[in-house]
Amino acid sequence: TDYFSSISGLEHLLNTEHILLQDLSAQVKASRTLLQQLELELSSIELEHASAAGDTDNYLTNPINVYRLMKRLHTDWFNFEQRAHIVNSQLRKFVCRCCLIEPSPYICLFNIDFNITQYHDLHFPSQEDVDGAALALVRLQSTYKLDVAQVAAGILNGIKYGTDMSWQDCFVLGQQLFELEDYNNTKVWLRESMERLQRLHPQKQTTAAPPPEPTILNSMEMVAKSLFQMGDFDTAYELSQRVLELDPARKRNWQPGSKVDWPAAAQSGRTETTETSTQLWVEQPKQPADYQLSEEFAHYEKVCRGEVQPTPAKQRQLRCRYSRGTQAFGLLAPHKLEEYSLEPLVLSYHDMLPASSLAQLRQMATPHMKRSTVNSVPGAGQRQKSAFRVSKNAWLPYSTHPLMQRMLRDVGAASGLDMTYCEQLQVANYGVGGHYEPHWDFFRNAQHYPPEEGNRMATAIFYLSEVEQGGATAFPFLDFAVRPQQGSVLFWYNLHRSSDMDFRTKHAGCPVLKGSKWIANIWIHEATQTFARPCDLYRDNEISLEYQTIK
Ligand SMILES: O=C(O)CCC(=O)C(=O)O
Ligand SMILES: [Fe+2]
Repeated sequence: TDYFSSISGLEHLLNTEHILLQDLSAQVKASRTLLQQLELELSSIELEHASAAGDTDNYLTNPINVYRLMKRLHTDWFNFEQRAHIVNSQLRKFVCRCCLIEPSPYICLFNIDFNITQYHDLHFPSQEDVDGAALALVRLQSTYKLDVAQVAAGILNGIKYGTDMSWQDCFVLGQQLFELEDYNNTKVWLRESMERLQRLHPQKQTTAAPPPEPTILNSMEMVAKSLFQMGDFDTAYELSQRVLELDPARKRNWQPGSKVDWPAAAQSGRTETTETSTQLWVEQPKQPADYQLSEEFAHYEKVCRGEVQPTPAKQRQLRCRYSRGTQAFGLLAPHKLEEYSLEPLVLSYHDMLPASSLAQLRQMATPHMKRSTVNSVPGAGQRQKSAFRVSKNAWLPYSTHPLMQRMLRDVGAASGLDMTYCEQLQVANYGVGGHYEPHWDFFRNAQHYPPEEGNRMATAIFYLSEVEQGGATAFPFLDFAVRPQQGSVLFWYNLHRSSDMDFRTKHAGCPVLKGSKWIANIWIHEATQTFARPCDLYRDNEISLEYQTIK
């Protein structure tokens, strides 16, 4: 049929144009809204990225920034990409329709997908990374008793380090903690997210800020339902109210009579246990490991916060002095020694390495760093990653560099110990939130060390960096924590003179609140110390047995 020969057929053409116009203008409008939203979000990330690029070291040593960077690259970026694809395909639909009618020899621009895999050397954080960053943030929150509103505002212990977290950041963190079964922290972060949202949209549907994206509303609904099922009606109710304020049409998702009858149920009989909710109560929140709930752990956290000190009588006995050590070299260059405890002996030698050597050591270790491990089951001999110890480390043989030989020699000269049987130098780096929970350095199982070398008699920790906040080495049974001072060496005996384990030496690396902590450990074994630290004639270990509380 032709259209030019009569008027009647032309009406069909007009009608076709009408439908196409409607269709395309709807697509363009939808795409424009999406693009505007994307543009807005991208420009805020651009701002953040520019501030990070201006001072990378400072940016990456802030736990809030680290969490947000992980979230952006893990969660947000793929969300952006998906939305960019939607815009892309909406427009392509139109162009390709033309191509279908009349195949065109031109390459359609919209056919080129945005595909990140075309770039090389891109690194993306895994789910484990994002979870690790979230757990680090809540670890810091609980160890240093940080106020959530302050953390969300980028403030750590009164110092404002960075930009605020958005309500979505707080929400995603809350959602993540829910999935990690940390329900107490879920609650505080969801509440913070709602407060921030409230500030952004003070009343129902104010137009000041763009409405949230449907995917985040879906997540909010999902979390609200799960919270309801877990019995946290207050948070669930508040969250659902926020969803309804933002998008009243979602009321349809909450019709009475559905499997979980709410929010009516939440409003009226909050303590009522209907048949459905009783069934849903089966899933009990997991409790954190017993040790984290113990009094000992609470005390350790206090020591990390600097809230406890040794008794004045003990403090009066402590000295800062010059020590000549045991070798002639000490006469010319005595060591600056600071005592923290006499029984058991814990002390620092200051200024043992210049800043240039510290940087050199960090650099040498960096390519070899791997996630630190701990013994999975005592005695099993297997090692695995653990939330108990979050850091990376590298083992370096002393023969690698004269600098390491010098470290070995200097610790020997200062302490008077024989350095024949030392483990390789262990360089470790803790990122923000990184820590090492209270532990002993000696092996309790004799199978873990070669009999001819003996147990770990002494520990020497070189501090290879300062830490802006947190990251002290804490001795919870001795009531003090040592702040890392670069170039200093912290030294103590892990064993009594009788070779028995000294349980008072339990110690920990407190979580790093702001900064990056680098240390190098030398563990000195007991076999060749006969003359350097002779045994006592009697066993002197009874005094420390009572500290062997946690097996
Ligand atoms: O990081 C610290 O301060 C302590 C490290 C430690 O105890 C260890 O590596 O065994
Ligand atoms: Fe240790």
